[in-house]
This record gives sequence, structure tokens and C-alpha cells, in this order.
Amino acid sequence: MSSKLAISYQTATKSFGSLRAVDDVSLDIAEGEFLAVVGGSGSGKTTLLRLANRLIEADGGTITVEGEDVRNVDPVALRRRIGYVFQSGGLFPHLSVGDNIGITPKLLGEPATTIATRVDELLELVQLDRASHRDRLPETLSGGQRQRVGVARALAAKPRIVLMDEPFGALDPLTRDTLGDDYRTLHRRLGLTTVMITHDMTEAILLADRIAVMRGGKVLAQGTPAELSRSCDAYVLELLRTPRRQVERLNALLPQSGAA
Ligand SMILES: Nc1ncnc2c1ncn2[C@@H]1O[C@H](COP(=O)(O)OP(=O)(O)OP(=O)(O)O)[C@@H](O)[C@H]1O
Repeated sequence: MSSKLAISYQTATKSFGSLRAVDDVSLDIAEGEFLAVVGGSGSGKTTLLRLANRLIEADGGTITVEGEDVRNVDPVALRRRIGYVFQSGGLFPHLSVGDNIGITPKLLGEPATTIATRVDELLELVQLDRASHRDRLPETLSGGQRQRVGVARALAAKPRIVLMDEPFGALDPLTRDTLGDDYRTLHRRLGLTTVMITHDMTEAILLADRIAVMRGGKVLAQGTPAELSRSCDAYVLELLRTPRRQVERLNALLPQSGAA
């Protein structure tokens, strides 16, 4: 991991009316880092994520992407530099898998043959068989396959940064595990910087290098799981206890050998 910053929030604030959805947040994400943002519903995770690519504009503080103040970067150009994976896949229902993946290169005016090659590369990267997936509509895919297409689309313009909003939340646990592991491998292989929102502390611990815990628009704590465990905040400690408690309960209920 480099010591250069991919994203930096300095006292970032965003209010909706009287509600401070993001409240005075300072958070650095290094190039190559995988950061998970964990917190309950309404804690400000999505708002924080979207401040980085200007899907939402901050009303206080400064946010930089690769050293540049995002206010000085054209929002459309910024979003091409930063891949975004939506919770539901966010695919265009009337476009084929191939056209969904190729939409950004197409908007960038790349030739059709270059796009076709890129689509095939990306399908391979997210481990979807090209021939049997390229021409299908999103509604004919499983949730896991749709999320793989969502990841491929986010990577189409070769971004160095990927933002993911609860990307695997709606999937069954096995698919979720596999996709999480596969994405982590991609993150390493492509040298990406990833910021992933999740409700699930176990997923955050297993996938991320560092975790930021949000509540009420504030980042209560940030660091590796070991660093978080030294936090003085009761909410952070409670979140960290949940995975351990689940393991203890599972160990008590399941045969130890795993030969169920
Ligand atoms: N466009 C908006 N207008 C008004 N309030 C908003 C808007 N977007 C978000 N909020 C409010 O800001 C707060 C933070 O919302 P945000 O979506 O960032 O939370 P979250 O942690 O991502 O929640 P979830 O896990 O449920 O997606 C919430 O109280 C939400 O209702």
C-alpha cells in the first residue's frame, strides 16, 4: 500500500435541512487500501461515499481525490475516474449485460471493437462466461451474477478507485462470501483503492484492511480490527463483539469437526 492518499475527507459536512447526515468527518484512505464503512441504517454511510464522487455536494470541509479538491474537478470526469457499485447492481434493465458493461467506454467515444474486447475482458475478470452472459438482459440473471456485472461495469473505464454501496447485502450468505473473496482478489490484482459500505462487521473484518465506524453522521472510530478493539466507544466495542458472539453460538450448535 502506498502512503499517497486516494481520498481524503477533511472536516466534511453535509446537511439535509436540519439533519447533519455527515457531521465533521475527517478520514484518509490511502492508495491501494480497502476500507469498509460500517454503521447502522441512516448513520450517513451512503452520503459520505457520494461526497467523494460528487453525487452529493458537501456543504462544509474539503474532500480530495488523488490530491485534487473535488470542487475543482468536473463531476462527470470525476465519476469516470471512480467506479461505483450499487447495492442492487443498478443495471439498466433494457440493456444487455455487454451493453451495461460497455456503457462508459461508449460514452467516452471508444470504437465498438475496443469496447467489445473490453467487455469480454471484464466478463472474464468477474468470472462470468462470456458467450452465455454477454447478450442476456439483467432480469434473466441471479442476484450474484447481477452484482458481478455491476462490478465489471464499475471497472470498465479502468478506475483506480472503486466505491461500493452495500454491494453484497442482498445476496445469500454463500454467494456473498464468494463474491466478497473474488472482489478482494480483484482489488489486490488491479491495485485498486476500495471503499465499501456494509452493515456487517464480520464482512468488514474479513475483507477490509481498515474499518471506519459511523453513527449519527460521525466517524466514531477508524482503524484495523485490532485498533478498533482498543476504542473507548461502547457502540464500536458492541459492533466488534457481534461476530465473536455469532462464532461462539455457532460453535456451540454445530459439531466441531464440521462433519455435519
Ligand atoms: N436526499 C436526502 N434528503 C433528505 N435526507 C436525506 C437525503 N439523503 C439522505 N438523507 C438522510 O440522511 C441520513 C443519512 O442517510 P444515508 O443514506 O447516508 O445513511 P446510510 O448510513 O447509508 O443508511 P442505510 O444503511 O440505510 O443505507 C438519513 O437520516 C437519511 O434519511
